[in-house]
Amino acid sequence: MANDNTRIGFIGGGNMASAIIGGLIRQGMAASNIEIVEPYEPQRAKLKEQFGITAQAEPGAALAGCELVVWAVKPQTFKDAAAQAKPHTGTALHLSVAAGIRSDSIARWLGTQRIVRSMPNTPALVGKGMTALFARDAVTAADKAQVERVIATTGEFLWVDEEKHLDAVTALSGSGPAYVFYFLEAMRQAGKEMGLTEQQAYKLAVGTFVGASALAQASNDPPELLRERVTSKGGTTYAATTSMDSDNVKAHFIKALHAACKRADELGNEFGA
Ligand SMILES: NC(=O)c1ccc[n+]([C@@H]2O[C@H](COP(=O)([O-])OP(=O)(O)OC[C@H]3O[C@@H](n4cnc5c(N)ncnc54)[C@H](O)[C@@H]3O)[C@@H](O)[C@H]2O)c1
Ligand code: PRO
Repeated sequence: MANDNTRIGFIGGGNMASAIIGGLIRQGMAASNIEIVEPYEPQRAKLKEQFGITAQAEPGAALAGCELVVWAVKPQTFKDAAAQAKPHTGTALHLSVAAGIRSDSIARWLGTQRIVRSMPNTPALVGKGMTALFARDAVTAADKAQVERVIATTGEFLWVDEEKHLDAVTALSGSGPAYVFYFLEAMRQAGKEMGLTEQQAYKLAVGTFVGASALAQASNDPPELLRERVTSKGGTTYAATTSMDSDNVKAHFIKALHAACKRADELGNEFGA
């Protein structure tokens, strides 16, 4: 983005907006090309401290100069935020990161078809995000390229052809970091119960996720085979995975992801009207 003079507006300056703004600034985008609308004063102070950007409490003329507007508000507040900002967004291309809220709703609220929906995740904060993108028909190849330049500053991305697949993405990689943290909590607790210090257990657990993920990413082998290579006949891994299988852990985990996917659909129904 270093030589790109695109002006980007953010509606909502919380966690997800900060992750994307951090990526843009790391890649050399001038903070002066970023406009943020953030009604919560302590959050505006944080944005000032973190990025040197003075966010606006409400949408105004500054937004009108933004070619791209990123919607980073909660699904519950999107409709109200859209009503406030619409008079100021001109002919911008719109990029939403909100869970569940369908592009039909956004198009109706903003009176434009130039909408890309996305589902990022919080590792975007450290440039290791995984984002899925969906574009409405009116979005051009140049629009898509512009969105890609922004999202690429936060990590990897892929496009999905059907908007409903974003609900599955939300369940898988959008919420996914929380599942990893959940397993980290469990591994830390187990380590402590077995006599390690909390620090030792946590370091071992995090390092194991980092290493196993890197191995999976570098390998062409499926996870079943990678797991088999860890599992000695009659050994410790076998004892652990047999215990998990007898408790149906995998089935319960898969059920949890279906619950998340269903909730994404419900959010679209509840807050997209
Ligand atoms: N946090 C995640 O892991 C994650 C991952 C993917 C997508 N998302 C999506 O990103 C969106 C934002 O989530 P977040 O975690 O950054 O939430 P957040 O609460 O950190 O940020 C939302 C911000 O919007 C501000 N806001 C409220 N009303 C507003 C208005 N009318 N105009 C402008 N700003 C307003 C809030 O003050 C808040 O700072 C959500 O829709 C969520 O579904 C979040
Ligand atoms: N955080 C949002 C939620 O929990 C969306 C994906 C991750 O709803």
